[in-house]
Amino acid sequence: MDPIAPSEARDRLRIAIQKSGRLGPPARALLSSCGLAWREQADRLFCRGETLPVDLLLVRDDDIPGLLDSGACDYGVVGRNVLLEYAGRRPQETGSAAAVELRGLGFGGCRLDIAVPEDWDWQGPAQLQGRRIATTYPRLLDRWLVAQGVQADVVTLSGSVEIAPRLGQADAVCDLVSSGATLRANQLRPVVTLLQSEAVLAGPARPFADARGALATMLLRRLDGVLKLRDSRLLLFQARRDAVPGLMQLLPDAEPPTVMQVDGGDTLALQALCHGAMTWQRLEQLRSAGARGLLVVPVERTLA
Ligand SMILES: Nc1ncnc2c1ncn2[C@@H]1O[C@H](COP(=O)(O)OP(=O)(O)OP(=O)(O)O)[C@@H](O)[C@H]1O
Ligand SMILES: O=P(O)(O)OC[C@H]1O[C@H](OP(=O)(O)OP(=O)(O)O)[C@H](O)[C@@H]1O
Ligand SMILES: [Mg+2]
Repeated sequence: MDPIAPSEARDRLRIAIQKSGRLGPPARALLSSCGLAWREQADRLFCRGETLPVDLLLVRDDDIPGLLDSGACDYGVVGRNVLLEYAGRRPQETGSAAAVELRGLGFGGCRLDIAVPEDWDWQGPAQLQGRRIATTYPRLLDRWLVAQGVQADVVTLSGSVEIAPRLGQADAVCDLVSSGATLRANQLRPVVTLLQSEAVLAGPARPFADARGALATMLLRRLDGVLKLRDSRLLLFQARRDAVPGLMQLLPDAEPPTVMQVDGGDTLALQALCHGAMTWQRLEQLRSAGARGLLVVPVERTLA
């Protein structure tokens, strides 16, 4: 069996992702698109990297910051909400290598909101003075209450927070919101956003001193390439020379284009890598401004 206990110097990287739940599948897909693959072992919580010495640890998301802190893993994919809640621990509770957010990953988007019963006439944070607020994020809530100068009772629950007011356990809640459906189903209304969250890559602020250093640099470079290209498309079109400045104004998210002359005449062929979504509406605008033969081509990989 592979040893998975942390050791001093290591030549393999270890990345923790959520075993199941929302963030597990997209985290795995993202890492796969960086060229990582693992030996799959049903029901095992440790997958050994096959293409590169980068292993996966499959865990509960709440455990990821602690695993990073203790050095049991090197990187983790976790919600910003979970990472910051952990970071709010008292200094003496944390280890020496507290992880920081290295990259926002663009999935798992949600907000941490205060929500109050729909029939409250919300006047502002002072209304929470002396009230009970149920949450899974007591440290983030505490920090916000202190900043607002409001004293309230924080009731910590590990889940199903939205039901607390109906059960008489709390007056308001502080919980994650995405579509808002759970709040509505419990006759609650969001009134303040404490945090905009998404899945992040968390890891050490300082580079690794051992063989993991080069590996980590390569992994981050690949990840940046994948993240940069996520919404990117190569746009090909032709246009008359005098229309090109106007067309480029419609493409503020484009890299400087490659421009070729067609048949030695006044028509140019352009290709530009665009980083924003290339919607039908944008294509219609470009056409109206003189672009012809518009072609949107997916791009797979880039390396800085
Ligand atoms: N409704 C939502 N929409 C989008 N993202 C969400 C939503 N709820 C939570 N998230 C994000 O996904 C993360 C994981 O949520 P999930 O519900 O899978 O966690 P969990 O139930 O705590 O799982 P685990 O079993 O690993 O402890 C959250 O910490 C948050 O960052
Ligand atoms: O705004 P919405 O789209 O309704 O999403 C918000 C809900 O999603 C999450 O719960 P989840 O469904 O993961 O249940 P859990 O907290 O029991 O894991 C979160 O804790 C909220 O309850
Ligand atoms: Mg969890």
